[in-house]
Amino acid sequence: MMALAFSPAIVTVVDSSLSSLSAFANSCCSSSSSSSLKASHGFLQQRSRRLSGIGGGSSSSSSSSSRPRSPSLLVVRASDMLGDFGGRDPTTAELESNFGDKVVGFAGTDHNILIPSASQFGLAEKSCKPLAPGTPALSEDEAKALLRKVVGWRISRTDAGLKLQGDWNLKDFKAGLELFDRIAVVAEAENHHPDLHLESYKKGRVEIWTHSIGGLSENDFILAAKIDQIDTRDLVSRKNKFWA
Ligand SMILES: C[C@H](O)[C@H](O)[C@H]1CNC2=NC(N)=NC(=O)C2=N1
Repeated sequence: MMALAFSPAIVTVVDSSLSSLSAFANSCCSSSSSSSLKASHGFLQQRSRRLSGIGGGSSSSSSSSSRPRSPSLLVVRASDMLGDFGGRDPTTAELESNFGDKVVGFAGTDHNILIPSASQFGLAEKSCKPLAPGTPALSEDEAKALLRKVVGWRISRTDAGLKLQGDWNLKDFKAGLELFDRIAVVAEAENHHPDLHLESYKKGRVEIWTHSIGGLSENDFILAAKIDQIDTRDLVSRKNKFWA
């Protein structure tokens, strides 16, 4: 059986918390709170008693503490302790609050594990909005935060400011034109337009930024999220949009 020895310091701390708790309860609290503190004290006493009742192994107690040790507060060495190591039971007040009914994991909690889709992230559901003149472009940190909500795009730093960039390896030249046609539908609907590049007859690159502010805005990420929702499986040689 794995022996688990608590250091004397832990024993002392636990012991002092018991005695100081009851002292605190008796000295300065109103009757109701002192009763709950006493209840907690009793709870701790009962808990420490339960601990001292656990499994075999020799008991040890702190040699450094000068205070008389309450008989129930014995440190036991047993692997059973691992389940309790670092945890704590709820206090009386917590139990009375039925906190268990409200936290995840309660037997009656209905868990629906949803597979996040692009719309789950929210951007694809939004619409691009005209920006007031002088609207500041997103900072790199702000852009990186939004980057997590789109798939397969990267931020490129250019002299003209930050841009979003997405690459496609296309089946052939016509597939590239078809990709652009599909993107055009979304761009026109949003009145927000990307730069489209088709090089080496089948390398597609889409760059998005907000020309009116010379950098990135949420509109660019909304457009990117909507482009992510276009089904391009019939156009790409293999779906390896730029991931880094
Ligand atoms: C008048 C019209 O709304 C603007 O010119 C729109 C059109 N599409 C646009 N697209 C992009 N990417 N940036 C813009 O600033 C922009 N402005």
